[in-house]
Amino acid sequence: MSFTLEDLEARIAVRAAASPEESYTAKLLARGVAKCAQKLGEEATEAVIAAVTGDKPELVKEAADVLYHLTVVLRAADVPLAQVMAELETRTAQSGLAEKAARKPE
Ligand SMILES: N=c1c2ncn([C@@H]3O[C@H](COP(=O)(O)OP(=O)(O)OP(=O)(O)O)[C@@H](O)[C@H]3O)c2ncn1[C@@H]1O[C@H](COP(=O)(O)O)[C@@H](O)[C@H]1O
Repeated sequence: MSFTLEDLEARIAVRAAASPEESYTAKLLARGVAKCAQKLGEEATEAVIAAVTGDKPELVKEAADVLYHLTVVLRAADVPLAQVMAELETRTAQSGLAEKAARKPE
């Protein structure tokens, strides 16, 4: 399996140009960033429930929904996925605990 988040971003960009009658992505984007964000929140909650209940097959599906809807939100907000990946890359220089301490000094 070689499908990547970059592939998903590219597919969403293509489908964004389709008509809302034939594309769920285009229909969602036409409703604006707030609606896209609401859907992301719903799918995130469903992923949390699947994780907490230990339902692995359901978690796989809900995690896919989360990644899809997050990528749609990034497009609606005009934030390239590359910026998110670059932010993650900067964090590889230190541990998460060190990053948290630097962000929230107590
Ligand atoms: N990965 C996904 C994907 N994951 C989830 N979904 C859709 O997300 C929707 C969530 O359904 P809900 O009932 O929760 O939401 P809703 O119909 O918006 O209802 P409301 O909450 O708005 O009332 C479903 O209709 C799913 O089909 C997705 N739709 C599209 N993709 C990808 O996007 C590509 C392009 O899709 P189209 O834009 O439809 O061509 C597809 O080939 C996929 O690769």
